[in-house]
Amino acid sequence: MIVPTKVLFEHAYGKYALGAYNINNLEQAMGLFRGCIESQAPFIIQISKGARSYTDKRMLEAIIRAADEIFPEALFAVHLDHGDEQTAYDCIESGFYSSVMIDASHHPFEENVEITRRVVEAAHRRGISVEAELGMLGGVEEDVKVDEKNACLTDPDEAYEFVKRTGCDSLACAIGTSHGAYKFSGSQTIRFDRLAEIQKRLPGFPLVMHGSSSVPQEEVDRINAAGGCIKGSKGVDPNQYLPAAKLGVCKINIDTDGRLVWTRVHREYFRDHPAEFDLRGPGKIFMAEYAKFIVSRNQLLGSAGQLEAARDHALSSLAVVR
Ligand SMILES: O=C(CO)COP(=O)(O)O
Ligand SMILES: O=C[C@H](O)COP(=O)(O)O
Ligand SMILES: [Zn+2]
Ligand SMILES: [Zn+2]
Repeated sequence: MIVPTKVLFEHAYGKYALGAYNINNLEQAMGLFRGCIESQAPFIIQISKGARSYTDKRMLEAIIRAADEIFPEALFAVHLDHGDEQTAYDCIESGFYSSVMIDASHHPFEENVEITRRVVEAAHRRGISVEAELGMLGGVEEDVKVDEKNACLTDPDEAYEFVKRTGCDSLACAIGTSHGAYKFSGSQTIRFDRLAEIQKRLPGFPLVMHGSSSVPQEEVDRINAAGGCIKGSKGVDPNQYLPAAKLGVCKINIDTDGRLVWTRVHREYFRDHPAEFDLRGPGKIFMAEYAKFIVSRNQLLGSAGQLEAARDHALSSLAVVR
């Protein structure tokens, strides 16, 4: 059942985080649904702009609607990941999305406020919630001075002002992570000090952590042993997901790790079966391996085992709305 993102956040806040997993194709969708049912977890499906144009946005919508029928037990929200203004309006009008992200964080503060406020107005008219972003992810692995590095992190006072002025429903904060497989160097890690300050300014307000893949070393080693070349990569310690959730992070975005599972499965499969050319062979292994990965992540996020309680909460809050 597709539910509003807001009701999932209400249930999770301060206790656990929802895994927000990106999908591009049906194999990822099958692995994701299987893993979430097996671990009895509510979840969020994310669709990026790139995923919408990889085949056709209608193809992904049809895959998700079919998965909803195949897995009637599933409880999830559908979310636009890193939207621009036009894509956000398109998703809001479609009636399919539970929530959209407007990522105007690369604009100056005042412009970010204006753009986000316009999207919030359009979304709220249709009962859809909005994730916005403040601060700048990425760059932490580059050789920048401490001061410059700090300047990229979300400022807690600005976060407070931004949320009040835009009316957004959740906020993606820059707390040291970045997208992709190369997040940290040396002893760098999530900036829990900054996260705690943001939560103090915005108590009870849902925060979002992007760039949360853990880039498992074992996965990287297997890819490299099967002909890949992913060197010096480093991700987030997945044992830090739950401590982040306790500080108000309701949604933890994981995409890169799923791509690594796909790469490992396919590289190993074709290395070990050089005469094969049937896509269903590695496809089946990928779906099973991705489901296993999803189970492990939901356990670390604390969302595993929350399905029935989250469903009860969703049904009672939807009944109130009606
Ligand atoms: O933030 C993300 C999607 O919005 C994904 O982050 P990763 O690159 O760490 O998987
Ligand atoms: O944050 C980015 C996500 O990992 C989505 O990536 P993408 O834009 O390549 O689909
Ligand atoms: Zn951004
Ligand atoms: Zn992101």
